[in-house]
Amino acid sequence: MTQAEVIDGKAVATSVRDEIQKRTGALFDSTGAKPGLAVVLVGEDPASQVYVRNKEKTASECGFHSVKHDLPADTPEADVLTLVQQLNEDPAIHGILVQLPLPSHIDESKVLRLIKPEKDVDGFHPINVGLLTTGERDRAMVPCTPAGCLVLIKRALKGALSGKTAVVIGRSNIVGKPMASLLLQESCTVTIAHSRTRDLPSVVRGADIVIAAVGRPEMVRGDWIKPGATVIDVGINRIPAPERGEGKTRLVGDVAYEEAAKVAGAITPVPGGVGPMTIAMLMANTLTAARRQLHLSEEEPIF
Ligand SMILES: Nc1nc(=O)c2c([nH]1)NC[C@@H]1CN(c3ccc(C(=O)N[C@@H](CCC(=O)O)C(=O)O)cc3)C=[N+]21
Repeated sequence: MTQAEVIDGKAVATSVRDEIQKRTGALFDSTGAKPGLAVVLVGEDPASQVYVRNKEKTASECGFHSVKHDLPADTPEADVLTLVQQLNEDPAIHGILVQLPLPSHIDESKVLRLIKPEKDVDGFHPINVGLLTTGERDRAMVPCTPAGCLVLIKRALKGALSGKTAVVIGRSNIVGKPMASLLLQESCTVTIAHSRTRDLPSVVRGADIVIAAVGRPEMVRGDWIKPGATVIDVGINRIPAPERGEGKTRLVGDVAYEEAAKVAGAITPVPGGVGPMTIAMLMANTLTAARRQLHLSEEEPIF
């Protein structure tokens, strides 16, 4: 029985981070400027707090100026909008990330549309979505999770994406849709599948590249995978793990890993796959945003 190559997202993320740290040092030496990242968290969701802490930690490791705004869950929408306006006007801040999901009394799209597109390091502003879909990636901010997935796919396939069939499972604005745009740009033949897709297993069986981003634990089974396919698991699901003791949990992806690893050519683990790459790409976007706002030349893409 063959076993898939494990795509080590954590290791790739570390090398991306090292390169960003180097470039940030050079930027500071020549201009005295540091990329500035502001993260806004509304409410006390424990998972969000973990991610946000991780982003802050990585930002300081990269040598960035990093600020965090923790707001209570019942903060009025108007106050969040005012904070975003202030960050838009703050010359020390080059990237603004408003952690999603927001509490239900806040209109998410209203907040995201207020962020200046050049400071929108999440790539969620309609301007950036438009630039990505028209193929103007060099002027856009590309959403971090799909950008990180693309880096991992290119590594696994040694750049040979053109003409390959790709199935993206999930149609969110955060992952599914931008992932499909990026793969189309790389000349893949792209299918976007979702909860209404008929006979999903047979759709997935046709794919050279599978991106699972649905948020359903271990939904994609081993016998759905075409032998040798590249499997990218975006899901991060915390499920009960009674075998580890009462009340314990563990993280699983949207792919049944053990089964799929027996069939795939390459596969990302959870944790240690896409998650660390998301954070690394956020740092890359923040550095890019800072350079653009300082009217400096565009650097070579890191990967
Ligand atoms: N505006 C906004 N932008 C985001 O990019 C955004 C967001 N909101 N809301 C929540 C999701 C989720 N997300 C993750 C980032 C890193 C890991 C990560 O590093 N995960 C580790 C494990 C972490 C753990 O142990 O829980 C791993 O997969 O190895 C996970 C999830 C960013 N998100």
